[in-house]
This record gives sequence, C-alpha cells and structure tokens, in this order.
Amino acid sequence: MPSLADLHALKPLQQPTYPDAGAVDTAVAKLRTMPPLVFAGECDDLKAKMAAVSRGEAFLLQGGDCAETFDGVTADNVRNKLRVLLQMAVVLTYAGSMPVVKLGRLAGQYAKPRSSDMETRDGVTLPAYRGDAVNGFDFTPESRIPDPQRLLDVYNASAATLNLVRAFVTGGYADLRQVHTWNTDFVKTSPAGQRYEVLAGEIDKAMAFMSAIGADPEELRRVDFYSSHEALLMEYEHAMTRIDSRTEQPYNVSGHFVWIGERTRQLDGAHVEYFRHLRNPIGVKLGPSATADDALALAHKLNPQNEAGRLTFITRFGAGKIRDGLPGLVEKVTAEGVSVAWVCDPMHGNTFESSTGYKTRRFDDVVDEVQGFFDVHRALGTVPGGILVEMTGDDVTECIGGGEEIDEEGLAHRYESVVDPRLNRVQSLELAFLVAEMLRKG
Ligand SMILES: O=C[C@H](O)[C@H](O)COP(=O)(O)O
Ligand SMILES: C=C(OP(=O)(O)O)C(=O)O
Repeated sequence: MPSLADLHALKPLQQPTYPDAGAVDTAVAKLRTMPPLVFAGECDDLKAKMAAVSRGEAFLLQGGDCAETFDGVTADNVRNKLRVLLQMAVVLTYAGSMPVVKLGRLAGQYAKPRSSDMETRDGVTLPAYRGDAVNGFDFTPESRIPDPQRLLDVYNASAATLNLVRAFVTGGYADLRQVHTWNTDFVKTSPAGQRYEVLAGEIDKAMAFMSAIGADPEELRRVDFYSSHEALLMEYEHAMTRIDSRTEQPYNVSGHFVWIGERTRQLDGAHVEYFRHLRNPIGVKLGPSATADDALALAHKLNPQNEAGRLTFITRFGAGKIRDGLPGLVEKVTAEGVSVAWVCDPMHGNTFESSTGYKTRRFDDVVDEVQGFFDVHRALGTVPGGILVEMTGDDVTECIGGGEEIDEEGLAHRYESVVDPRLNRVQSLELAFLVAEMLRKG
C-alpha cells in the first residue's frame, strides 16, 4: 500500500484544502488508532456475492442518500431507509424471482465531489459544500472552511449507523415475518404500497406452508446487509486501511464496498493507485465519456488477476445516452474475457435544474435508463447485475413524477437533500416493482 504522501504526490482530485496541516495530521493519527468498522472476512463474503451478481445468479440492490449528514444519524432516519431497502429487496426477490444482494449507500457516504470549487449566492462566493466530511452546509464563511475534525465525526457517525443497521438486520427487524410491518404510514395507501401488501400476503402464505412442513430456515429471520460509499477523501480512506491479520492484505475497513467516482477515475490518478492495492470488492463509475479502452485499462489495473466479484462497473450514462453508449463498452470488455459485474446508476446522468430552481430528476428518466440497461445487456447476452439508487426512507419531494405525480412546483414541498435529489419511499418501491418486471422478463 502506498503511503499517504505517495498518494498526495499523485495530486488526487476533489480534495479539500485544509487551512491547518497540523490539525489534519492529528485527525489522521487518531483515525489510525480506531477499530475497524467492518471486517475483512465480511468484505470477502460480499466479494463472493458480487461474483454471483456478475454471473447473473443474484441481483445487486445498492441504495441510500446522495450525501449522508451528521444530523441524519437518528434511529428513525436509519430505520426508515433500511425499511424501504428491505421492501425493495423483497419485491425484487419475490416478484423478480432473484436472490438480492443488499448494499446500503450508508455509514460512510459523507464526502462529495463537486463540479465547482466555489458556490455563489446573491453575489456572495464561498467554498462549495463538499459533504459533512469536509465542511458545513450553512452558507457562511466559517461553516464552509474545511475542518479535519470532521473526519473523526465521519468515523463516529458511520459507527453509530452501522451499529444500528446490524442490530436491525440481525435482531428481528429484517425477519421475513415482519414483511407487513415494513409497509406503514403514507406508503401503505399508495398504489405501490397496496401492490406490496398483496405480495406480502403471498409471502405470508408461503411461510405458513413452510412452517406447516417443519421448515424454518435461518435465512427467513435475518439478512446479510453491507455498507458502501465513494472512497473520495485520501486522508480518511488511507487512515481506515488496515492489513488483514489472516491474509496480510490491505482492506479498507470503513465500508464493505467502496467505489471510485466518475470525476476521480483517471488511470494514473491517486484514487486508482490507492484502490488497486485494496482487497475489498470495489466499483468504478463510468459515464458517457468513458471509452471501452478506458474500461479495459481500468479493469487490467484494478483487477489484474481477473478475480470474479472484485470489480463492478457502475454505469451512469443518462436515459438519452445509455442505449448508444453502453453496448460498445460491454461488448469489448466481454470480448476480452474481463470478469466484471455491471450495475446501473440511473441517477447521475439524469440530473437537471427545474424551472423552480431545484436540482432534480424525472422518475421516468430513471426508469428509462434502467430499461435501457436491461435492453442492452439482453441484446448482447450479458448480465444486467443491479442498480445503484439515491433514495430515502422519507416522504421527500426531490424527484419529479412517479405515482404521486410530483411536479416542478411540488418540489418545494419537502426538498431536503443537501446535494442531489433522491427518490422518496413510494418512488423507490414503484421502481422496485418495475425493475422486478424487467428481471422476470429475462
Ligand atoms: O452526487 C454527485 C455529485 O457530487 C454531484 O452530482 C455534483 O453536483 P454539482 O454539479 O452540484 O457539484
Ligand atoms: C458522485 C456520484 O456519482 P458520479 O461519480 O457518478 O458522478 C455519486 O454517486 O455520489
């Protein structure tokens, strides 16, 4: 593993400029003493599951906030997010007849790459908000100064989130017998919620039958749930990289799965250099500018042994570009015998500003990009492995459309995201039903 100084020599992009280098060193030194948040063995288990995804034997559901916030670490917030992910997973498993790998975009998703270093409001220009890991969202000079103490806050917030998630998924909340109780409040009355209720009733019957014949598998009572985030900040990610005592190999122990963003995937860049040493399952975002040769070079550098489950390409072309852009990548990567899981991020290529001034996405574009992703893979005989969605467990109004028909005016009602717009709970469930149909047709 290269040293932090070696990585800085490669001039990593999208890093904060801290005013006090001594304070950064102190925070990093403290982080290096903190216990791991995940175990290397768990990362290996996820890698084996991602290998199944790459072969079409399981489907990946990866979801969570665009940017977690420290204020968002509450029991209600974490439970609500988990609940909708469990509902989506049940829909995909049952209606799509496919085992689902559950990967939260949580417990570490606190740093954001930005298009611009600065933000201007009413003639005042300040550093852009780069996630709670870096600076504050409040638009004041003090709040926008990068503060390395926040790296320790990320660790603590991630630990609290993961602790709660682990308690929920192993302590009975994820028990399939709870399938009805996940469908509560505003969701229950929506058409997607009613459709879910019918599906939950069918699952009940199937479980009653299993119980009658004396079958009570452990799988019904708990789920395997993993964490993921974009490993963007060199200080944090390097400090949370440890040598596994079993294998003597480096693992990032701040999340099971980490990915490289679209803006930091340069072949000779610091992020690729850092990632190539890790033994976690990893992802790379590929947007419309990525060529098939870029993808191949990344695969060779990041996964030279061509290990199954190690590398995931998360494509984010946009609904209008995926049908033209994706086939070339998939064809060449497949022809070279590269082992990779293909996952669709239908969010980041579909962002625009509404006439009312909100960063938003159309639900129909999200669905169309996933459909395009399935169409391309089905036409080529390759595997559409999963989806990565920005979603929340709450009734927010950040994306346009869906069964609730949120319009541009309606965005103002409850827009809470600090960076990009998320699907709300009903839209997430609607998407799960539509993707389940795409899965079943295959
Ligand atoms: O979540 C992704 C990026 O951080 C985000 O889309 C960048 O947004 P910006 O263009 O507003 O900086
Ligand atoms: C920044 C993100 O996406 P991308 O790198 O694809 O723009 C993200 O997923 O948060």
